[in-house]
Amino acid sequence: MRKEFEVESHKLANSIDDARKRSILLFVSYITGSVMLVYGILHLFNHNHLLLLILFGCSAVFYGNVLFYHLTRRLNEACEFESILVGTFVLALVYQGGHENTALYWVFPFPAILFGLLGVRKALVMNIILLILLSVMLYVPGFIEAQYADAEKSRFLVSLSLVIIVSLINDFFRERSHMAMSQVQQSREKQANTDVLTRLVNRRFITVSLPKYLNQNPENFLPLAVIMCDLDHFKKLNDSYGHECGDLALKHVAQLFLDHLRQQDIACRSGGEEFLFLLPLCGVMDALHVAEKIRAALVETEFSYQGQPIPLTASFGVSLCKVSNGLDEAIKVADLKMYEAKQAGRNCVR
Ligand SMILES: Nc1nc2c(ncn2[C@@H]2O[C@H](COP(=O)(O)OP(=O)(O)OP(=O)(O)O)[C@@H](O)[C@H]2O)c(=O)[nH]1
Repeated sequence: MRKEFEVESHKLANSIDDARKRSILLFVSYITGSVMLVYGILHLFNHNHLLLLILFGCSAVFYGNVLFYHLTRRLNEACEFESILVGTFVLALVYQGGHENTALYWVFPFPAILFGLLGVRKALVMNIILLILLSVMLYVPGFIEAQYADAEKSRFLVSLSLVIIVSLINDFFRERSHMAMSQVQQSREKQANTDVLTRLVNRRFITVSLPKYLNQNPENFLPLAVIMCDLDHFKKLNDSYGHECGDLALKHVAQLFLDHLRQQDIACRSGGEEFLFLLPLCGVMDALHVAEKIRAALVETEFSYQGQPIPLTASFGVSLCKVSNGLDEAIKVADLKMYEAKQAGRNCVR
């Protein structure tokens, strides 16, 4: 379960990157789509049917891609398609020469757009492919319609290579610093939610982080079984064998709890010798069974300190959280049941 939460926090960090991709996708699509549309309208009456087809077709494809994104929310696919569209557009422009042979100028924003849409690795590959294609187009005689001067061609390719290298350095370090920040954030979040002694999650996780996940995806949790567990006569153990022995006992039981819970269950050290288990998608009967299994395992598994076996038992209270805002109440009920178990003589489940 904790792994899932880490993935969740990683996803959160990536959402900033997605927002950047989305902005570039929308900007490039709407600008290019609109420019093509306006050019198409301006050329509507000059009877060049092929030009009209290209202009309106281009506009429709750019708008179509952004529509695809709005309908499906598949950002990566839309960005990949967008980069192929823009690449084809740029190559076609260089082939034809553009207005007054100015096509080469329009290639310069392309590397930055690619890095924005695709991320470092894919964008680098695409940029290299573009550079090779442009070199072939410009230097193989008769390959393209437009004519460019030799000095113009070489200066263009050198400047474009520089733009690609600078964009690469810029994006590589931006991506690295973003990753480092997200790792720091993740590890801070993890530390704040972890009990230092047992390495189980702490009360903060239950009160601050879990309700967020519970509200976002109740179907992944509810019904959520709650088991409150309190070690019996722990003060006596501390008094008889010392605090260090008490700490080792807490670590021992924490491991035992993890061994007896499912991967998706949450084991929390909610206080000194008090633990809370949260079992997603689990009914009361199953939770009673799990609590009983852990109680028995605690009795059967030997804990020893300095070669001396020390018996450990615990009392358990079980309740069920059925609605996403019902966790506090369910914890209170489990606590009351656990006190009932204490009253009933300890080492039992209620
Ligand atoms: N070693 C150690 N002891 C702790 C820690 N946290 C709390 N305790 C001790 O746990 C004991 C809890 O005592 P009580 O609340 O009286 O409960 P109990 O002795 O277990 O009695 P019942 O719960 O009624 O069975 C106290 O002596 C605390 O000092 C810890 O991190 N390490």
